Amino acid sequence: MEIGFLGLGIMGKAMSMNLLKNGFKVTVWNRTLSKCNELVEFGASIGETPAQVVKKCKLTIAMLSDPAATRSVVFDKDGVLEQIGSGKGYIDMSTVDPETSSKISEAITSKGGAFLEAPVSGSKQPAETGQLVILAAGDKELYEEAIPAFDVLGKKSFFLGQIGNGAKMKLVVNMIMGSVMNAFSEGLVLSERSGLNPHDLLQVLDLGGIANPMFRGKGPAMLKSNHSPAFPLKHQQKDMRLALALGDENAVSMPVAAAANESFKKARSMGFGDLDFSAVYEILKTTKD
Ligand SMILES: NC(=O)C1=CN([C@@H]2O[C@H](COP(=O)(O)OP(=O)(O)OC[C@H]3O[C@@H](n4cnc5c(N)ncnc54)[C@H](OP(=O)(O)O)[C@@H]3O)[C@@H](O)[C@H]2O)C=CC1
Ligand SMILES: O=CC(=O)O
Repeated sequence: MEIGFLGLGIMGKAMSMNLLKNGFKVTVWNRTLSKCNELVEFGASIGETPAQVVKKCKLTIAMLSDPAATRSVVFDKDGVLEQIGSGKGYIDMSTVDPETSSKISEAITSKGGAFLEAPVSGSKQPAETGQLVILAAGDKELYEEAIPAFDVLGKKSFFLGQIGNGAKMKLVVNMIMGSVMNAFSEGLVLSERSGLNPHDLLQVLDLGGIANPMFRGKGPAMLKSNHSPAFPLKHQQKDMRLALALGDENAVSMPVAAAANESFKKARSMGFGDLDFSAVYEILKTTKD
C-alpha cells in the first residue's frame, strides 16, 4: 500500500522511516522540504504539497505540531482538502483538541473522504522502534484498513469510538504525564537540596510502587541537565493547555495540572521550549529563596 506522510519532525521522521523499513511505499511532505531528503535515501518519494501527496496516495497520515499546523495543512492553499475525496483516507496522528479534530473530520467527510484521528502515546524511541500506543477514533472502516500500518508503528492500537475520543484520551494521558514530571522534578531538587544523593532516590523509586519508565529513562540525564529533546517542552505545554480547556468544558477542577502548566509556561518563557519537557526541572533547580 502507498502511504502519504505529512510532517517529518521528531515523530514523523521516525514513523515514516519505520513504514519504509517495513516495506511500505511512502510519499513524504514537510513544510521545510529539505527534511524530506533523508527519507528519500531510504526509498521515499517527495510530494511538493499536501494536496499532491493526497492525490497520489489512497491513505495519508499527518504528524504535525499543534492545532494551528493541522488546520493549516488541511484547509490552506495546496492543502489536503483540495484532493481528498471518495476512496481516500486521512489519518491525523498529531496531538490536538477534540474540536480541531471534529472540524477536520467534517471537512474531509463532506468531500467524500474518510477520516480517523489517531494520536499516539510514546515518544521518540517508541516511534523509532514501532512501540507506540495508538489511540484511534472516527471511521471504523478506515481504522481496519490502517491496521497493517498501525502494526508497524505501534505495539497496541485502540479504537475508541467517535471522533474526539482519541484526542481526549491523549490529552488526559499527557495531562497526567506533565503533572508527574513536575512532581518528579520537585522530588529530585528536594532530595539534592536536603542533602540526599538524588541517584539514590532514583534507585529507591525504581524499586517501589511508583516505579515507571519515565523516571528510569529520563532521571539520570536530568541530573546532568541533559534535556536533549524527545518530547519538546512546548508540545507538553500545549497538551496541558488543551487538557485544562477540556477540564473547563467538563467542570473538572484540576489544580495539580494547572500548577504544572504554569511551570511549563515559565520554562517556555525562559527559552526551554525546544528542549525535552524534562527541562521543567531547570526552573525548579534555579529557584532559591
Ligand atoms: N515528540 C514526542 O515525544 C511526541 C509528540 N507527540 C505529538 O506529535 C506531534 C508532532 O510532535 P514532534 O514530532 O515531536 O514535533 P516536532 O516539533 O519535532 O515537529 C513538528 C512538525 O510539524 C510541522 N509544522 C509545524 N508547524 C507547521 C505549519 N504551520 N504547517 C505545516 N507544518 C508545520 C513541522 O514542520 P517543519 O519541519 O517545517 O518545522 C514538523 O514537521 C505533536 O502534536 C506532539 O504533541 C505525540 C507523542 C509523542
Ligand atoms: O506525547 C508524548 C508522549 O511521550 O506520549
